[in-house]
Amino acid sequence: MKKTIGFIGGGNMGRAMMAGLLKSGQYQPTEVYVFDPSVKVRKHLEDTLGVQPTTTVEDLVDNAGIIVLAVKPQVLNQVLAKINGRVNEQQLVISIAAGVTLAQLAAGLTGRLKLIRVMPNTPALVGAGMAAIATNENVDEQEKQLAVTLFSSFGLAKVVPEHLIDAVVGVSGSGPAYVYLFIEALADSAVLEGMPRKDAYEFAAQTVLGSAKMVLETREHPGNLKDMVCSPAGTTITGVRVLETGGFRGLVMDTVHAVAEKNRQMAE
Ligand SMILES: NC(=O)C1=CN([C@@H]2O[C@H](COP(=O)(O)OP(=O)(O)OC[C@H]3O[C@@H](n4cnc5c(N)ncnc54)[C@H](OP(=O)(O)O)[C@@H]3O)[C@@H](O)[C@H]2O)C=CC1
Ligand SMILES: O=C(O)[C@@H]1CCC=N1
Repeated sequence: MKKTIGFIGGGNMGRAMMAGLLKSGQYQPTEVYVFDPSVKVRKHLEDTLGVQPTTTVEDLVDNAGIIVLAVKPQVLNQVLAKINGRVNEQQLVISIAAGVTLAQLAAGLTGRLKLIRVMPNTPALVGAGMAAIATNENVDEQEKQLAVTLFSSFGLAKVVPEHLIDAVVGVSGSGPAYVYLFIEALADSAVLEGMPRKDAYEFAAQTVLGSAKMVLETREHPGNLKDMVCSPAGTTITGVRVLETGGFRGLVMDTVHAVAEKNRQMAE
């Protein structure tokens, strides 16, 4: 397989993955192709990342060893119809579309193609992404590892059975949006207490970053880490009570369930 990668769709996620990949040094800009219908988007990606824009999707397919479908689920069928018959059985086809199953990808493309379904997230842009990977039966162990290496270059990546992708969308695919809401709310609260806004975002974001690092690096149960912050009759437990009274944890669980359910519905 050629050591080149092509992105069909240069939007939020396509850009985040390209930037992450280049930052990791795993790919050089000359090895990364992008097709997006917007000339402006292509030019911007060429100017800012140095990647190679193609003027047609066909050109991209002919140049790339790995093809990443980074378009909205609503336009994916249109793209599959365009590339069908052109993709060969040596290339890897990776779709990141929410709610599109491996079976649906296979139905849109002829041949015993190597199909991979990935659910990444936008923190890939800063090398801190989380991606889940599921493959079809034509992808061998080495190719699976190649996908893991690729997505690990801008964060963590794990192979999962395909049915878990719904949970993954709920937790890490869509998750950054909930975390940004939380950071915004924390910062607004600090502003309400008199802190200058630009400092408030720093205090809030660094707290989320540090807390997440504690979970990942200490491997302690999050409940234990929470207990370490809560002094008896102290400030934190006073705040925890407010969150619990408001149903914070139940709300988060309902949120993730709604997103997973939406992902399942999109696949129907
Ligand atoms: N955003 C996220 O956090 C995540 C998104 N995803 C998945 O990634 C995919 C892309 O999402 P996102 O990057 O947010 O979406 P964007 O709309 O930001 O990016 C999609 C890009 O594809 C372009 N496009 C439209 N039609 C075509 C076409 N026929 N060929 C090539 N490119 C085309 C769009 O152009 P135009 O705008 O002009 O239509 C746009 O630039 C989705 O399937 C989504 O489910 C997965 C995980 C996380
Ligand atoms: O909102 C969406 O549908 C996409 C998939 C996961 C994150 N963004």
